Parts: sequence; C-alpha cells; structure tokens
Amino acid sequence: MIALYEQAPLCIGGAALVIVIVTYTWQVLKSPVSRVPGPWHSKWTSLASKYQFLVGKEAYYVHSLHQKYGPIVRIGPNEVDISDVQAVQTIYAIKSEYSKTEWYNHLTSLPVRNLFDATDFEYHRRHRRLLGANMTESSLKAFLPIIVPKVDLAILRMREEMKTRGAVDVWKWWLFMATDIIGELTFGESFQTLEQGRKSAYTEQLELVAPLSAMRSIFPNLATIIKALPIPIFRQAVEGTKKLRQYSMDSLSRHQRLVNSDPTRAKQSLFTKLYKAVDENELTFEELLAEAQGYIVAGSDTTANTLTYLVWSVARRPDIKATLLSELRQLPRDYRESDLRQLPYLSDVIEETLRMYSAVPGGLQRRVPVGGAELAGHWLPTGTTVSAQSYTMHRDPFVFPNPDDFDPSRWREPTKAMLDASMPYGRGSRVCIGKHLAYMELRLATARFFLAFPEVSVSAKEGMTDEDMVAKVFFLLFPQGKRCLLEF
Ligand code: HEM
Repeated sequence: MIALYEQAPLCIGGAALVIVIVTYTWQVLKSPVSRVPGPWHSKWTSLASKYQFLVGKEAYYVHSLHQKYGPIVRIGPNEVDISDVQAVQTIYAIKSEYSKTEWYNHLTSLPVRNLFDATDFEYHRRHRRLLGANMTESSLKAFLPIIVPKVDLAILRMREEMKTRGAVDVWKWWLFMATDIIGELTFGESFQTLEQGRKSAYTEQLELVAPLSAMRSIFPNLATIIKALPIPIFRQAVEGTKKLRQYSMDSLSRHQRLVNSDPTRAKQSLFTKLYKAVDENELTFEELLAEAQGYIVAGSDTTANTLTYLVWSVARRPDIKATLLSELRQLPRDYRESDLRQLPYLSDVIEETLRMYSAVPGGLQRRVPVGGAELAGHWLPTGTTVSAQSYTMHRDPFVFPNPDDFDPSRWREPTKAMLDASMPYGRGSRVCIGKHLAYMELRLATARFFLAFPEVSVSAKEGMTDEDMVAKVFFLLFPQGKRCLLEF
C-alpha cells in the first residue's frame, strides 16, 4: 500500500505523458495538413526543414520535395510549400488576407515593426503609403546623382584591384557599392566603403548579429535563453544590435537636424520627406529608425548578390557576353539611365539572373486566414503556414524549358505562364518596395561593367572554382565561397 502511494507521482506523470502523446497524435492525424503529400516525419515535426535552413540549404531541400511529391508538399505539421500559379496568385494577391507569419518578427530584433517584418495589415498599409512615394521609378530619378558616381567608383576600384591582384573580387565591390548607395539614400551620408576599400563598421556589426537572427527565426524561445548566456558569438550579436541601433539613431537625427535647419544644403535621402510625417505624428521616430535599419539590410546584399551572379554568368558565356556588348556599344557616349531602359537584351540578362539566382529564393511564409482555404487541391485550416519559393517556381520545366540553363533569350517574348510564375521580388501587397531602385542599380552597373571590361572572364586565381559560386540561402542567397574572382 505504502509502495503504491510512493509511486503515485510517477503514475500520474506517466498518465499525463500518455494523455499528451495521445492528444498530439490525434491532433496530427486528424489535421488536414497530415493528408498533404510529404515525408513521413514532417507530419510530426518540422526539424528537417529547420535543420536545412540552418545549413543554408532549405530552398534546395523544399525543391527536392516538390520534385518527389508534386506542387504541394508538407514541410512541418502545420506548414506547407506550394508551387502552383493559381495558389500563388491567391496567397500573394494585392488585397491578400494572408498575413506574414511571426517568423518575420523573429528574423529581426527591432523593438517596433518595419515594412518588411510587419504582420499587421493596417500597420503595413500605413508604412507602405508613407515610404512608397519615394520609391517609384520617377521619384528615384532624383537620386541618380548619388547612384551613378558610386557605380563609377566601384568600376574604378575594380580596375585598380585587377592591376595589383591580377583578379577582381566582384562580390566584394558590388557589396560595397550597394551598401554605400542604400546607406546614403537612407541616412543622407555614405558609409564610404568604396573609398576605404573595406567593410563599414555597420556592415561588420550586421554580420555579427546574423547568427542570433538565424537562431531566433528557427528557435525563438531558445534564442531568448541563449542571448543571456556568456557565449561570445551571441554576446557579440547582442552588443552588435545595440551598436546598429545607436549608429542608425545618430545618423538619422543628424540628417533630420540638417534637413530642418537648412533644407537646401542637406543631401536628399529617401527619408527626407518622412521627417515631416514624424513631426506630424504620422510616424514615430522609432518606426522611422526601424525602416532605416530594414532598408540597409534589404537593399544591400540583395542587389550585390544579383549583380555578382549576373556578371559571373555572362563572363563564362562568350556568346551571351558578345550579344550584350554589341547592344551596349550602340549606346551614345553620354548615355543616361533612361537609355538603358530601352535595351531589350540588357533587360533579358537581368530577368534571367533574377530567375536563376533570385536573391530571396526560399519560401515567403504566410498564414492561412480565418475560415481556412482550398489551395492546390487541399483544404488547409486557419493558421496553416503556407509559402511559395521562387527557387521552385522559376524552375518549372514546362514553363521554363531547360530551367538550369542561363538563357536570357527566353525573355525575348515571355509567355503568360513565365510572367505568372516569376516572383523574384515577391508579389502582391508585399512586393519589394526597392524593386525600381534595384533595377536602376542593376542596369547601370551591368552596362558600366561590361563596357569597361569587355574581355572579362572567370578567374582561376587563388583557387577560385565554380564551387565558390554554389549558393547558400539564409533567407538571402549568397555565394558560399564569399567571393567571385573575375579577370580581364
Ligand atoms: C535585386 C534586388 C532585390 C531583390 C531580388 C529583392 C527581393 C525582395 C523580395 C522577394 C521581397 C518580398 C519578401 C517577402 O514577401 O517576404 C522583398 C521585400 C522588400 N524589399 Fe526587396 N529586393 C531587392 C532589393 C531591395 C532594395 C534595393 C530595397 C531597398 C529599399 C529593398 C527593400 C525591401 C523592403 C522594405 C521589402 C518589404 C516590402 C513590404 O513588405 O512591403 N529591396 N524584396
């Protein structure tokens, strides 16, 4: 009797465990998501895809699932990825009711939300309206006097590096260029990485913060504990977060004071007009700060990596380079950015790069709205996480024949199916706000680069091989060798 009494806690614990397991099993098995095709383990856990995210391969993993299971695949008990045009049009519609998931909140450590990570529709709409006015094709023309000299300086620095090193790391210089451009357009002053030839302190801090962001996005609860532990890599990340915030606050305040005191002398930035919104209480300074920090991250690696893959892809294909050069050589000597918009092959090369090397190739997570939804032939309950990834959408062989070939000519007369499947900048109400700025930089840098270095080819110096260019994906894509050596 006494022995039984002593064992009671054990029995109660055991019974509770059995109840938990049975309830979980019951929930999993009755969930409509469990009927979506996918690997058996994804019914129970999303650990496999989380692991793939941490090693930079989730986009490839999900793509392989699509090749095996079809246009809709289960990647976790409550998570599916879809590669189906109709479903994509529903999920990422202009007036979509599919909100971004909390995953976006965990990706950044900002105390208030910004355009990129906002999950609330109204908050996002208000910010998009305020920020959008400066990001149209026509308003961005005013910033060409800031952008063009930075492109030219990047080309000059590449020429210098070629002389001293015998090869040029274009990845580094495009990153410096894109960072300096978005830095000056945001803060009204450049990071001057092109001038100094090395990463800015801001970029260095961003890199230190990255491991914690990755950890937080995958294991949000664990990250809170890890942050408090004396592990150097995470301590540095916490310190880095504070420094980034301080730098952004100082720069924005400095620029704001200049704009308010002498608007004619202050350099125009994408945020100049927004100080008025702050004064009129349409936007808080904290929100403005969060937007500025978001712009630096969203506007640097994306454009730099796209340019890197573009020049690398063209440099290794003499036929494509010759066609591009013959078009570029017809430009007047004093050509303007508007002339570049008229060049069809330049545009085809850019589109093909965006197809094959989308800077954000993985799934863009959204939440199924209240009431559930029928997508790609499956009923998904309220709250299911759904995503589509450009990596897979851009490799449908029925839409893009020989999808692994870099073939700009496929864009000469794009089919409706091609346009429907394309999503390098996302789609709908959350489509990239920096898309016109990115196109501007891509056009200018590509034209300037190939006209300056028509003999460019891929370098084998310093052990550079195609392996360096295999892309890793931590939400953003980058070459795993963290370099791209070319020579001319
Ligand atoms: C080739 C260059 C670029 C590519 C491929 C790209 C791609 C994307 C993609 C795929 C999204 C959607 C993300 C999602 O739905 O989760 C996005 C959103 C965004 N991008 Fe870009 N981007 C590029 C350049 C830029 C630049 C230069 C900026 C500078 C301001 C920028 C700022 C943003 C912002 C703020 C958002 C969030 C928009 C919103 O949710 O309303 N991007 N970008």
